[in-house]
Amino acid sequence: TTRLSKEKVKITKEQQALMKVVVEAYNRHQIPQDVAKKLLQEQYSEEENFLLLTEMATSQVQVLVEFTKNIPGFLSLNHEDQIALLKGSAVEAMFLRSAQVFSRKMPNGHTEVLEERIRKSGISEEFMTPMFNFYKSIGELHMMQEEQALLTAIAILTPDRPYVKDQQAVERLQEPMLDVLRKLCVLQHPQEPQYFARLLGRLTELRTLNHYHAEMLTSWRMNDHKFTPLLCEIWDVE
Ligand SMILES: C[C@]12CC[C@H]3[C@@H](CC=C4C=C(C(=O)O)CC[C@@]43C)[C@@H]1CC[C@@H]2C(=O)c1ccc(O)cc1
Repeated sequence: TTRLSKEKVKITKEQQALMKVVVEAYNRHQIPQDVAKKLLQEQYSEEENFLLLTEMATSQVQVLVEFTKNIPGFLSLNHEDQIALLKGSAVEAMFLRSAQVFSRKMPNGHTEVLEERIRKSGISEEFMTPMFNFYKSIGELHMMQEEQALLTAIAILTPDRPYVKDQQAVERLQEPMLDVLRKLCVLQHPQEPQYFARLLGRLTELRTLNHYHAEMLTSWRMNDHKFTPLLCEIWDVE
């Protein structure tokens, strides 16, 4: 018989407070409704789809910056390191976000329209498959919003991003997030002791998407697609 680990797991007061700040920040920053509404209105050319996704990506980067500024301790990091963390995690945060959007059935069929537009926006098949596989693997976890918010903060606070100077300082911020996420998983999924490990496994899968994403940007550029200044800055294109 499997012995259920009756490990006494308790989330402390300060861990509750940390989680509250991160979850509120995560929920507060959403892309503006008018952008989401365009998804349903604009016509379906490849060009139009790319422009819509570019607008959504640009808006999502702004949302990401606001969310990150609310992560306790982030603003006290070395400024260059703050930029290095944002640039290093932008793609992952976006794919986590879009995975959550796809796994939560969005109101009035946005999800289908969004998927349709992504599939017809000039992204090559070889990237489409891993992207939608990732969406499926996140969807199967049925993550709670607390887990989504913490996992996004943990991805942003990855110490070994390129050009991060003070990795220890980033580790000191990431560890408490990992601790509270681990406890949350034990408390919310007592029947699934491996749930926390599965969540972290998604972060590893996310990293592989970084590589595909760079290819995606290159192929768009080859077909003379234009990005916004903010996207050029965060992804060092053009
Ligand atoms: C990541 C992405 C841009 C951002 C989109 C995501 C699909 C769904 C989303 C849902 C959002 C919400 O409902 O809050 C916010 C925007 C995001 C997260 C797109 C899939 C591919 C695209 C992309 O990589 C891309 C990159 C550069 C571009 O110029 C255009 C697209």
